[in-house]
Formats: sequence, structure tokens, C-alpha cells
Amino acid sequence: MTVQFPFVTSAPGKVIIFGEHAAVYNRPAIAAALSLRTYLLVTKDDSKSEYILLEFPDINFRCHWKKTELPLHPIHPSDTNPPVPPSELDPELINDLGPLLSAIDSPLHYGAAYAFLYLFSSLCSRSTPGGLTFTMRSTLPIGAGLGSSASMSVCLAAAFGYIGGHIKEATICQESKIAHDSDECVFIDRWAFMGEKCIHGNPSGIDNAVATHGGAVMFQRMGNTLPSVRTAMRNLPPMHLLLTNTKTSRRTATLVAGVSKLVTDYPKSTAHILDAMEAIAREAYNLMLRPFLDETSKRKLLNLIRINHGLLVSLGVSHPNLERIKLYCDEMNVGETKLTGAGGGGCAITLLRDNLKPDVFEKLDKKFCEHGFESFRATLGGKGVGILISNDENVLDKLNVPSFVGFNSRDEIETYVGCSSLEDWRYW
Ligand SMILES: Nc1ncnc2c1ncn2[C@@H]1O[C@H](COP(=O)(O)OP(=O)(O)OP(=O)(O)O)[C@@H](O)[C@H]1O
Ligand SMILES: C[C@@](O)(CCO)CC(=O)[O-]
Ligand SMILES: [Mg+2]
Repeated sequence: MTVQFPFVTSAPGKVIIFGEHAAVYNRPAIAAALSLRTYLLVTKDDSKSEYILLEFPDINFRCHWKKTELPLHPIHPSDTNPPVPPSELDPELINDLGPLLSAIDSPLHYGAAYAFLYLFSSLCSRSTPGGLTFTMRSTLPIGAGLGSSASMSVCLAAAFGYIGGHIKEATICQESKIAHDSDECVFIDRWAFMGEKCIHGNPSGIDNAVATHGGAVMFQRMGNTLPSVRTAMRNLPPMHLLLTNTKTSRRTATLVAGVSKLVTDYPKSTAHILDAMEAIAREAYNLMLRPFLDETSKRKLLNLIRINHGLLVSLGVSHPNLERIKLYCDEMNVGETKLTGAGGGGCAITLLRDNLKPDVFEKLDKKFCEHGFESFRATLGGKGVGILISNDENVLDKLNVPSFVGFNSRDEIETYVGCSSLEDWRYW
């Protein structure tokens, strides 16, 4: 298979509706793909053939390495094709990557470069061409609980899987849906999970699963050795969610580590909290299987959102700004609010009551603006990982590093190269 440059891979962010953190401890959680996405442009420039280059303008990070410096793992005849990752990160590869990462101070940059190098070294080989530049742009807020790290890891795994010849070019266009997981999606999901491990240590796998497969799922990790269980939730009832970003930055790695300490120090008490979160996710799942929410089901879902948030507060993963959002939403009686994703800042979701008057939102927006928060209505259940390989001159005109770096808003990215605008996108 010949790899055609330039190309773009893309994957969605996600909203966890119930069960974050509990998901790490093998409890079920419910999440859905978001319409906000990450896009990774891969270009080839023969005049830079000695190098592999990163352009990650969203986090103000650019970097390059000589291709000969990278610890590309030689392919052994006994290796499986496509390669299957081990259950844990490979200690030998971690060791080999150390010197390449040692000069990077910022944890944001470090996590992104580590995931990049780990996946590149695992999936590309000496025969991979040099002179490749990887330019990453997200329409998602980064580090805000909406799965930016997983959508980035999925974009990388898909790009390296394609370059390394492990997966075929996708052929499924927007309208068609397949009922089963393609081999390519299984491959991308598994390797993106390794990227997530580089970024936050002990991920459950829910974020990369949603970023790969899209849609909405009930997800349960089954420990380190068994495969996770992913039950697709088709026909989610209309949910009317308001997403509000506190713009308070935080790292998932820190919050997951904080909960881990609590679970170690208070195993009995925290087990009850996690069990309660499991019960909430299961009750919510049964309610959300219905195509429409009647009044009683809606009331129950609202209650479950409130209880789930209270439990997350007890695990120490809220933040005064998340509580401010909850307070304003409670005062104006617009619905029930919980943090989403790892918490500690980032975003909250509010499940809105029906028949709210528009002036309530104006008042709420005003309050949020005073604190620098940003609200948006979320569209849930979008498409999973995709690839854009285009011969259209208007599209090709944008598929170069300066254009990609230069897009200055979410709308511009979506308009010029986005899955919602171009028909050339294909999905695995
Ligand atoms: N567009 C991007 N460009 C470069 N790096 C990115 C990009 N998006 C995500 N990242 C990497 O992912 C990290 C954020 O991941 P983190 O898991 O902390 O937050 P999140 O994934 O947005 O939220 P959550 O895990 O709670 O859903 C960033 O620090 C950066 O290393
Ligand atoms: C906090 C967490 O539950 C969700 C992060 O989006 C971590 C994980 O499941 O990997
Ligand atoms: Mg993350």
C-alpha cells in the first residue's frame, strides 16, 4: 500500500455523563462523542528528510528529532502483524526515550511528546520516510475534561498505523454505519490506550474507546488483562446538555493520582463511593436506553446527575469554579450540574430542565462571563476516527503546515478541513 501525503486524521472528544474516576476502578461509565474534535495533519518535505518534526501550536510546542536518534523497534519475523501492544508500557522503550524527552520541562509538552514518541517508535520503522511534520490542532479545549488527550492519541495511532502499513486506508463514508468493530478501529483503540498511559498513567480506556468508535457507550474496564466491555448505546434520548468550561487548567494525571491515594488510604469508604457510582451508571443506562425521556425518567436522571457530582466532590476532584457553576445553575433552577472528565477545573455539564425561558440563559451567561467561564450546547454521539486524503485543489491548498498552524478559530478549522464540512472524510 502506498501512503499518500499529505493526509489528516481526526477523532472526537467526549463527554462522560456518568462514572468518571469510578471507570478507573473497573466500574461502568457512560460517555458520548462530542462534535468538537482533534485534527492531525501529516506532511512530507524531502528537503528535511533527516528529521521528524512536531508542530503543536495549541500548546505552544514545536520540536524535532533526527530520525536516526529515534529508538525505532526493529520488526522481528515472530512479530504479529498488525502489532498488538503489551498490557503495560514497554520499560525498555521508556528507557530509550528518556534522553529524547529530558530537555522538555513543561508537563503539557512532555506528555504530548512522550505519547508521540512512544507510538511513533512502536508503529513506524526504519523504512518510514523522514521529513514528516505532524501538526496537531484541536477544536476542543485542551486539558478541560473533554478527552483532548485521547483524541490526540487516537489521531496519532491512526496516522502511524497508516504510515507503518498496519491498517488500510479507511473507505467508509459519512452516511454508512457498520454494526461491528473494524479491525482498524480495534488496532487504533488499543494503541491510543498506550498513548493515554503515557499522558496520564492509569487510564480506564473509556476516552480512547469513545474517540475511536464515536457514538455513545457504556464502558467497563475489566482489569489489566481482560478486554474492556463496550456496549454501544444507539438512539440516545435527546439530552439537552449545557457544557461550561471553567477555563481552570488541570491535568488528568494529577487528579487520577489523587483519587488513587484516597483509595489506598481509605479502601473501605472509597469502595462504597465507587459502588454507588456504579449503581448510578447502571440506573442511568436503563433510563437512557429509551428513545424519549418521560417526566419521571427525566426527574430520575436529574437526581442521578446531582448524586454523582456529590460523590465526585467527596473524592476531592471538584474545584471552587466548578462549584460556582453548580451554584448559579441551582440558583436559577435550570437543571442539575456535575463535573465531567477528571475534574479539578475543566468543564461541568448541566442536564437542563425542559421548557426553560431564553432569558434564564442570558442571565446565566452573564454570571458565567463575569468569571471568564464559557458555555456551549453540546451535540453528542458524533463520528469516530477518520482520515482525509484529498485530491481537491481547494482542500490541498489548506493541507500544509503554515495554513494549519494559522487557523485562528474552531470555526476556521472546521470550515476548511473539518469532518462536518468536507465530504472526502472516510471512517474506519
Ligand atoms: N491539540 C493538542 N496539541 C498538543 N497536545 C495536546 C492536544 N490536545 C491534548 N494534548 C495533550 O493532552 C494533555 C491534556 O490531557 P488531559 O488528559 O490532562 O486532559 P483532557 O484529556 O483534555 O481531559 P480528560 O482526560 O479529563 O478528558 C495536554 O497537556 C497535552 O499534552
Ligand atoms: C478521570 C477519568 O475517569 C476520565 C477522564 O476523562 C480517567 C479515566 O477513566 O481514564
Ligand atoms: Mg485526558
